[in-house]
Amino acid sequence: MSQTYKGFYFNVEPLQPGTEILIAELGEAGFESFVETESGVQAYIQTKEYHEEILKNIQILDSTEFKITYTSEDIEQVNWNEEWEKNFSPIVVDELCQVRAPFHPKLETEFDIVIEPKMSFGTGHHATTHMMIQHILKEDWGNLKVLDMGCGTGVLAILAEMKGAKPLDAIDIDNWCYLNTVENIERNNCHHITAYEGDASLLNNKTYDAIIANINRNILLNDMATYVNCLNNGGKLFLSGFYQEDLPIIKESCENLGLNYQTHLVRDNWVAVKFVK
Ligand SMILES: C[S@@+](CC[C@H](N)C(=O)[O-])C[C@H]1O[C@@H](n2cnc3c(N)ncnc32)[C@H](O)[C@@H]1O
Repeated sequence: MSQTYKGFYFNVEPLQPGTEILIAELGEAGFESFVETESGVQAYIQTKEYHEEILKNIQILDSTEFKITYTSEDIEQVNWNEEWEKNFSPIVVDELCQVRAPFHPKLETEFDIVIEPKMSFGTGHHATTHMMIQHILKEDWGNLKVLDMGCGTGVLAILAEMKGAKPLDAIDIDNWCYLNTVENIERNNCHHITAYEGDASLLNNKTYDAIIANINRNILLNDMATYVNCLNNGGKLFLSGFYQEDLPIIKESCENLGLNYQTHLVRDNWVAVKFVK
């Protein structure tokens, strides 16, 4: 990567949901890479995308609910691998599935997923990814046709394929995530996943036996009818990316579309829920 960047180092109090909101707003404004830290987040934007006004439109910076301070610097070249080596430790979910970077030694687990995350979401560290991995580990995936919507690094589709699902589509709206998923599919010797860059508008005429979508409350609510429309009768829908207080509205939306609630997991106030059509 040879572009020059501006790096912003934000301190956020209270850390959550402040950091979450800040990342969402910065992402909308054109910041493309984020590294969460103990005190907030480091956010990077290409110098050519940056202009003086950009932070004036970030509403959370003016909010009285949060105290956010920052410093910034120009960066000639960001070595993402070095950033990740500093910030990414391998994780093991339920002693069954490890998610690690290529530079981590392999541990003994049934499923071994190697992810070069670069700046895509999906290393297993986030509570939502962790819980979606837990759901996938518990299910039977033999020959199920699967959609991983908002695939990030592709980690969930990769695990579903390892558990026997095929064929699989992995879709992400973000170009970086799409490219990263393509790389990770190959890195994990997956042969049944096709990655696409895009959103729910790609789903016309598609059908699936299971859909996995770890995105966020608003996008899930907005695209729910499209997801449900693609789901075969008896099909499974796994959703995450929202907080416990949003579970009722997600449930209502799914039940109105004819789905039956099955079960949900909670971690750090995040939820991952399963429905069946
Ligand atoms: C919370 S991350 C989840 C990544 C990965 N599936 C995981 O579980 O770790 C959400 C992903 O959804 C993508 N996304 C956001 N809006 C989307 C949309 N409307 N359609 C498809 N993907 C979207 C983001 O780019 C991001 O990679």
